Amino acid sequence: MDDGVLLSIDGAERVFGGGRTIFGGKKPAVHAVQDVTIDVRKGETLGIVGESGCGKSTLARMIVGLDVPTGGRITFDGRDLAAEAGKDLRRLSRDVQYVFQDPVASLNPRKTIRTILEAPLIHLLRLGKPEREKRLSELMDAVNLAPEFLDRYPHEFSGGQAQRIGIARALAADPKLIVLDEPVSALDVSVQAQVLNILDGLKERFGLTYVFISHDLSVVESVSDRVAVMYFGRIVEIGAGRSIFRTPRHPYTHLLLESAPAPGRKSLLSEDADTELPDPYNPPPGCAFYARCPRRTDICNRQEPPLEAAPHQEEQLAACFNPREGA
Ligand SMILES: Nc1ncnc2c1ncn2[C@@H]1O[C@H](COP(=O)(O)OP(=O)(O)OP(=O)(O)O)[C@@H](O)[C@H]1O
Repeated sequence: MDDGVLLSIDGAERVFGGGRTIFGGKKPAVHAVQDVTIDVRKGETLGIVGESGCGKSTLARMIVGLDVPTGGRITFDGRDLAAEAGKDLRRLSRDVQYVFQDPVASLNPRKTIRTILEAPLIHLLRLGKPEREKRLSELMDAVNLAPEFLDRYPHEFSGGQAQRIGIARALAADPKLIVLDEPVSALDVSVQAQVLNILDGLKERFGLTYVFISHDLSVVESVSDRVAVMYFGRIVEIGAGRSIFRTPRHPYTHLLLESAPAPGRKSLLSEDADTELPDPYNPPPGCAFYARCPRRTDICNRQEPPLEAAPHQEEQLAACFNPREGA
């Protein structure tokens, strides 16, 4: 596209449940994703952070077409994903791929790596045998695995190797965008850097665009050009990674950075953290962060704060009536 935008998320919403019971009562509804608007430019890495339950995976699933928004629109390269999901799934699956958090569980244990990697080459790219062989060795080379591994089964690999296979499978379809949902969270710290390095090299080599979801702020900081912070289904802050990490405007972003893990201290974002998110079936009025916010004022529990830039900070938007400015 001319404006360089590859993925455009425009007011996306996903409500689970709702509607009426057979007796006419209201079914409970959860707004997993609310009014999310983000443009992802070709070649950039957009990091998405937030606590467990904030809607990251739901948003990721909608971007790859595994789920459909109940409101708003998601367009990829100018094509509406909800419309594509119904008709041209093959094209969409080629262009947008997903890498899962649990590398071993995401690979079919009964299939060899060759069969796993060949599936997209056959079904999405429709390659003949000689071209497939060539592409298989390219893929193994791209993720730094020896070609002998092609005839092994997923359980024979370490977590880091399995994730490299997961990445090779995503790459096999020759995608433009890869959504990485906690791609290194299940790996030892020493292996994380290896996988992140490979991802970085692949992005350059294949001209990829990434949406990188993680609860690990240091990982997000190291890989992202821009970062979106989610809270309770909404984007509360979005901007260049360096601004978000150095001068967070939203009190929630600030809290996340302050609570980054240190010896003996658990991050708010760690998977087993005691989160204090509001009840999703009974959302509070106004700002969802109100109860935890050190900067709250009267307006905050009456009105939903809009996502806005400060003067001279056009690229860094925060949804807060009392943002930290020049912090
Ligand atoms: N299929 C579903 N039916 C009902 N509620 C759902 C469904 N999927 C997600 N939710 C709810 O939507 C909200 C967002 O969930 P989501 O899994 O997207 O969050 P997340 O940030 O990815 O969390 P995690 O990191 O734990 O996966 C949560 O309140 C969750 O309980």
